[in-house]
Parts: sequence; structure tokens; C-alpha cells
Amino acid sequence: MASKFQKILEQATDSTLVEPNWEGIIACTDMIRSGEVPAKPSLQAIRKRLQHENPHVVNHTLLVLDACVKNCGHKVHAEVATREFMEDFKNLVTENKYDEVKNKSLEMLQCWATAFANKPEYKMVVDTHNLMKLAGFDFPSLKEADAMFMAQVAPEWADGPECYRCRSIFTVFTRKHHCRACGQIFCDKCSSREMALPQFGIEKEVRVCETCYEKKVAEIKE
Ligand SMILES: O=P(O)(O)O[C@@H]1[C@H](O)[C@H](OP(=O)(O)O)[C@@H](O)[C@H](O)[C@H]1O
Ligand SMILES: [Zn+2]
Ligand SMILES: [Zn+2]
Repeated sequence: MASKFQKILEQATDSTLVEPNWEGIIACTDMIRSGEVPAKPSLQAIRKRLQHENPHVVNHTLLVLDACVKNCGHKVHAEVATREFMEDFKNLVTENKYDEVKNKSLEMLQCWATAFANKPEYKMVVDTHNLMKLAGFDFPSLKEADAMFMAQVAPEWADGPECYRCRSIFTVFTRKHHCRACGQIFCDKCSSREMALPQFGIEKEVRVCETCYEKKVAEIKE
């Protein structure tokens, strides 16, 4: 499994990419979020990729990591909030010589530490942030989308025999699909819309259900 994830991760973080490979990034988060690959080996693959000597690879990997933290919930948070992961992540700021890598790492740590401020199970992230602040590292101010992330973390994908909205039973012809916003399971008819989810760091349009789509349209009209 991890090898399939490794392949997708390498495509999503290829050194020749001149802009984010959102298909690849979403494919990584979907594999973890759907449970197709276990979080632990996937985050170890990400952690290893963050040590790559090419700064472009590291920057693309940081985008994958940020999307995983914002979309895959506790199973990823638990892997990030470990001493080993935080030690490596801190080194991206203290050891990496590329400013783009340093700044992106500081921005991500700031967002996570803020989102995890009241979650003792992720104390390692908050402590790392505080220690680096005390050491004089200059953290950027939180982006609005990151503040939204603090309010709502993408829920785990639901499973079930029928569409959450119209209750039609899944068959070989009525396939299962998931809404990237609410994580519920739907038939194609009830989840044929697509939209970006900035609150989860997703800038590419992804599949969402009718309800989440209509909610977003209503918000924009307000
Ligand atoms: O098409 P299938 O072989 O049934 O596989 C489904 C697709 O991968 C769906 O992706 P999508 O939500 O992007 O459509 C995913 O949400 C379902 O969990 C999978 O069962
Ligand atoms: Zn339906
Ligand atoms: Zn939804």
C-alpha cells in the first residue's frame, strides 16, 4: 500500500513541477482519508520526502503535508504530533538553507499550533511552536483560510450501503462517492458538483455533495 502512496507522492512532488499538482495532492489526501493506505507509513514517506535535497521537491511535499493535516483528521494529526516528526519539521526551519522552505514551514507550524492550542493530544506541535517562538523565530500572521481550518477539520469519510441524501442503495451501477467537504457518502447524482475548499487548503475544485454546494452558494450570496 505504502508503495502505491509513495508513487503518487513522488508524482505530486516531482522536482520538475512549476506549480502545485493539485490532482496529485488530492489523490494523496484521498488515499489516507478513505483508509486506502494507513496514515503511519504514508506520513513516514512524507517525512522522508521532506529531507530531499531539491527545495522544489520539499516545497511540493509541504503542500501535500499541509493538505493531509487539513483534510485527513486525527489519524494524520497523531503522526505529525510526535517528537520525531516535529524534530524533522523544526530542522526544515533551522537547517534548510532555502527561504521558501523555511517560510512555508513556519506558516504551517503556526497554523497547526493555533488549531491544536486546546488539544493536549497534539501538545508536541504546540510546544515546538512555542520553543521556536522563544528561540526568536519570526512566525507569519495567520491567513484567513488557516483560521477557518481551526474552526472545522475535515471529517473522516463515512461508509454505508446507501446514499446519505437520496438513500438509493449502492450497486455496481450506483457507485459510491464522497463529498470532500462533509465526508459523507453519496451517489453520483447527489455529489456531481465540484468546488475549491480553502478552509481545508484545497485550491482545486473537488467533488462535493449538493447540500455542501448549496450551503457555499448561499454563503457567497450573503
Ligand atoms: O468508483 P469506485 O471503484 O467505487 O471507488 C470509489 C471512488 O474512488 C470514490 O471517489 P470519488 O468520491 O472521487 O468519486 C470514493 O469516494 C469511493 O469511496 C470509492 O468507493
Ligand atoms: Zn443520492
Ligand atoms: Zn457534503
